Amino acid sequence: MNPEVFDYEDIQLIPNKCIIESRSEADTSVKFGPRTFKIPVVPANMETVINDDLAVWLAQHEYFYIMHRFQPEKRHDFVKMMHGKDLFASISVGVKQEELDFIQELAAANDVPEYITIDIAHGHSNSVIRMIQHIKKYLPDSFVIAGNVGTPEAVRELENAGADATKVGIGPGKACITKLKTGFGTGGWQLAALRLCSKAASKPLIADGGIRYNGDIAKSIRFGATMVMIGSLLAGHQQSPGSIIKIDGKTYKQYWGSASETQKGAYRNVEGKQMLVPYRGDIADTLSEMQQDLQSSISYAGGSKLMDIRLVDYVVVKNSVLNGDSY
Ligand SMILES: NC(=O)C1=CN([C@@H]2O[C@H](COP(=O)(O)OP(=O)(O)OC[C@H]3O[C@@H](n4cnc5c(N)ncnc54)[C@H](OP(=O)(O)O)[C@@H]3O)[C@@H](O)[C@H]2O)C=CC1
Ligand SMILES: Nc1nc2c(ncn2[C@@H]2O[C@H](COP(=O)(O)O)[C@@H](O)[C@H]2O)c(=O)[nH]1
Repeated sequence: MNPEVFDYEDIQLIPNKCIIESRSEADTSVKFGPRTFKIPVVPANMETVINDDLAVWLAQHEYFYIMHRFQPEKRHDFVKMMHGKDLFASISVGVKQEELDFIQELAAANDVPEYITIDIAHGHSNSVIRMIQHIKKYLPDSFVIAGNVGTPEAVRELENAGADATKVGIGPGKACITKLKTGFGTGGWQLAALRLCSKAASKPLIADGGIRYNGDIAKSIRFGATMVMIGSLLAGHQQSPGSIIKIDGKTYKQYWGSASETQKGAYRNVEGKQMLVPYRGDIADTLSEMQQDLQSSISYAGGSKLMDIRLVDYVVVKNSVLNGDSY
């Protein structure tokens, strides 16, 4: 295997001597844009992962969130609703003319979201650069996340256009079929792509897609992410918007790609699929477990805070997780 090309399951981080007395001393918090959050995890901005109620709960409990863009007519009221509850507003936009108009509408009403994510499949494009510049002109106080990208050149270009953070991941997602349909992407080498992008980045990166175990969050931080976006692992909760489905006594929730036929309502430029994910109960428990596991990661790193994970060494062990461990 080319040592420069690897994915989450191929990497193990190497422990350093522990300097804390208890994992509870390890600080998992992360500053991202104008705010600090409990853990470097954000549920994916997908219709089966996030909705208004969950966004409110996450913001109230110091977790980052990004509302999806698939009910465009509700977004302005969403911003007002969050601000009315004294919570931060974090929304997604596309790049078409009506989205440019929407930014001007928010600016005219002085409803300024704290975070705006430009969310399209191929983010290394003039349409995204135009949108970044448009947001910076009309809503200069919003923190702009642009994506998705998969190359250092793209990170550099979007940062130069004014993006405050970029989102890395073309096709590593669980509901994704981009690699199969187009032959392109970072599917199968997402972690290595993140590493390459981080060498070019001068602003924060979000690692997006391909997280299958909690340990993958620490690996993302090691290879340059400041925040980690997670879809399928966070789609199976009581609070998740997808419907509950029972098959042979087992409980699942629906999860579909944002470029799936289900989402689009038509079979055109489809690059995603619909699937079921196991039901996992209360999202609060899953997020707490992620925090505890990250605290352990920090202790194995020989540190006391999240970014100490950046300093550890690693080995490439092909198929180590798949060969040995499952739970
Ligand atoms: N992270 C990932 O790997 C992927 C994520 N997605 C998700 O699916 C959702 C829909 O994405 P998307 O289809 O981009 O959104 P849209 O359908 O809103 O497309 C955004 C704009 O970009 C254009 N566009 C889209 N893809 C390309 C391309 N490959 N080349 C040139 N122009 C393009 C579209 O025009 P037109 O439709 O006419 O081409 C449209 O004007 C988003 O939430 C996105 O994040 C989708 C695929 C991959
Ligand atoms: N290629 C596609 N990617 C998609 C689609 N819908 C969402 N996504 C991406 O997946 C991640 C979540 O990945 P997961 O491994 O945690 O499940 C999400 O944030 C998007 O970037 C799609 O239809 N096609």
